[in-house]
Amino acid sequence: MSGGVDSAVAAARAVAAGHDVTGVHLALARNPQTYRTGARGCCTLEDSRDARRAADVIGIPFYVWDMAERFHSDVVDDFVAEYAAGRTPNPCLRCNEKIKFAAVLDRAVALGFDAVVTGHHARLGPDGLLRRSVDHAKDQSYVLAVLTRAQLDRSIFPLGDATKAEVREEAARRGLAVADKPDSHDICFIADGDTRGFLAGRLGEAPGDVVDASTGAVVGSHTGAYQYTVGQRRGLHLDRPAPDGRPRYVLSITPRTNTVTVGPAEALEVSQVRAARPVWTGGERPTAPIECEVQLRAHGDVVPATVTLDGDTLHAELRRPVRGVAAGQAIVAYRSDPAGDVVLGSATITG
Ligand SMILES: Nc1ncnc2c1ncn2[C@@H]1O[C@H](COP(=O)(O)OP(=O)(O)OP(=O)(O)O)[C@@H](O)[C@H]1O
Repeated sequence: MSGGVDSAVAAARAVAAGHDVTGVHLALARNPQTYRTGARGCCTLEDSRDARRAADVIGIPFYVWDMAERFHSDVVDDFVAEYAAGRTPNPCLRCNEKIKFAAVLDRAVALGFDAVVTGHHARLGPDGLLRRSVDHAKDQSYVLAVLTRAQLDRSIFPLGDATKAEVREEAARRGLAVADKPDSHDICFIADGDTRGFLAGRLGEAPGDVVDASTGAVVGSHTGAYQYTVGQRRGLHLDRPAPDGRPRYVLSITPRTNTVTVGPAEALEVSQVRAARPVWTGGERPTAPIECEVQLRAHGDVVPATVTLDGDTLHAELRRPVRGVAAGQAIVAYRSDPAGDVVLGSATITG
């Protein structure tokens, strides 16, 4: 229970479904006082208090589990290291993989519980397959697609058939004070959404060149290549306009030379994606190429593709080019039936 409305209603629904439920709030901040207040995150003392109040209203026991050290080593340090390596990680995905459905689930099972219930917007059918939420705008199947079958078998997502508006109405009906609490948007461990400032604090200044791919010329400077993401247009502060006068985008980040390479929009187009460490939950792991749909970042467009699994590598041949595919993000494959909502598997984009 994060202290937000989704997990409060998820807990209430799990009780209503007949489960024996215990509320757990994860203390993820090393020092919660330094996390922002304002009821948007998941880790302030205020959030912990909101979660406890919701558990009281629902009438379930409630505990706070301190997972701050695990969270920092597995999620926050990994986030920083990924940026330092020129990639763009998704920390929510990492948290699901390493904390919520790993460290938390392990501890829960050791204590005699059968499953972890969360307020994620996704569905798990009786067939054990992960599906998008009916509320596509709130769907979180992308950040859950890293979970293995064993993890999913011990997961319950009671909110997958509800829209966010319905969740809020239900919370109000159940007398939960968090009914109107604003959604969390940004990365929970970064105050005010200032990712650049956070990374600069962790990685320090590392000045280097910005190079134009079309001419090879140095067109600007940066104070840390980690402050850029493939596809980024804003904040490039180039010293001179491009020779063709057209806008420039970040094409690649090369930590070895500490260089950020920029170029025109069409140079961002990618038709082939390679990814590592595939996790396949949507049935048998395919031995031949399959036709499916892929999503290449959270809330990104869905593109038809041919996906091939080759040992520890996934190859995707996209039916139409996509711009701004960043290494470190997940490629998530969905079944290409009319609903297109069954997750087949995922892997981490390497190039
Ligand atoms: N600090 C936490 N302690 C316990 N569970 C958490 C915590 N943070 C997140 N979760 C669980 O993970 C789910 C998804 O987290 P996310 O940060 O996406 O929150 P959300 O969709 O805004 O949900 P909520 O409204 O419950 O905060 C939550 O619904 C909750 O079950």
